[in-house]
Amino acid sequence: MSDELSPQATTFEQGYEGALRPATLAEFVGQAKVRSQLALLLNAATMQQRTPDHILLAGPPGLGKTTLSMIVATELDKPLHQTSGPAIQHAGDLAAVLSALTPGEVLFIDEIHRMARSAEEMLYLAMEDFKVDIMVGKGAGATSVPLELSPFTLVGATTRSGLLPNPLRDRFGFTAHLEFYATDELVSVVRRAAGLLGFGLSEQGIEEIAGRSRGTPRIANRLLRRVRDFSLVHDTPGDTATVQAALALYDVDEHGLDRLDREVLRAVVERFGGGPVGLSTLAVSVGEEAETIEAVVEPFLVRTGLLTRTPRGRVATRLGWEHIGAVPPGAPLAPA
Ligand SMILES: Nc1ncnc2c1ncn2[C@@H]1O[C@H](COP(=O)(O)OP(=O)(O)OP(=O)(O)O)[C@@H](O)[C@H]1O
Repeated sequence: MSDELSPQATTFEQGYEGALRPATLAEFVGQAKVRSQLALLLNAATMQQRTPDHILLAGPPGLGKTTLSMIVATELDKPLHQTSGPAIQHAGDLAAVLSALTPGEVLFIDEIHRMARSAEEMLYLAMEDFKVDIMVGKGAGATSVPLELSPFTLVGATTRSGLLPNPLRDRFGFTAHLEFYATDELVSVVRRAAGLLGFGLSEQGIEEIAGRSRGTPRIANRLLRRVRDFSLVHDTPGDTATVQAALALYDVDEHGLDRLDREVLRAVVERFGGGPVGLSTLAVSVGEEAETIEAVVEPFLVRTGLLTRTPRGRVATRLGWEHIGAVPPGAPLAPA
């Protein structure tokens, strides 16, 4: 998968993504249902002067989970403490974070499904009763000392909600499932970001980027920056021609497919007669890890209707054949 189209943030991006993040629910584009549900939850809590229910944000990377956690803190006018599942390897790591929270603080745990089991159990009690039991001493003399915590709101984010144990999932009062964005929503994301970057981009140029962003704001913002750089270096206007030239340079086609996506589709059509073909055979034929194909390439090809998964293997759809310029079986031949 090319870096341009990966939904994960690069280390560089983690540092500066903040500049393009919407700060309030009103500025947050798309996810209309989640926005209204969250607004209701936060307003009700504010009116009753209590902390809102704990919030679980589930969905693929790059759709705005971190952004929403920041918005929750802003809307509640409370500080935000950010950490992540992999950073909590022992119950003690979590106890240190929880005991330092101030009243009403929002605690964001990204990739919450990757937290240590021992910490998970501590979190159950903390979420329910704002208490933890700290173990003091070792061996036969060890005793547990209860510690009262300030009331807080946990915002957990996960790309794999199926991996969360039920007792943890049940302790979130509200779960939001973030969906991939429609192209018109991404148009608003790109328009807003271009404005913030001070880059004059035509409406068609904006639509062209949105259509190639795989339903993901992080990818939309990244492609926008590539186009902005191209326009700057080549001194070209922010129009469709510049978008097309810039994204051709990065092998991103008009549907947001990159070189590997197209290679996979081409292999199914040209080497396996359109399928069905098994995952491992397909992986060997394009020289890529089966996991990468399954986790990154395939979901997008299936979502865009270019490929289907059947019990006997992967099959290219009619659209898939046409996308790489091949004639699907049974299609009338073009007149000579
Ligand atoms: N609804 C939105 N409107 C405008 N920009 C958005 C929106 N959602 C996300 N973004 C932008 O996309 C980028 C990625 O968002 P964010 O970091 O919140 O994603 P994430 O779901 O937390 O990803 P990950 O799971 O990888 O941490 C940010 O730069 C953010 O500004």
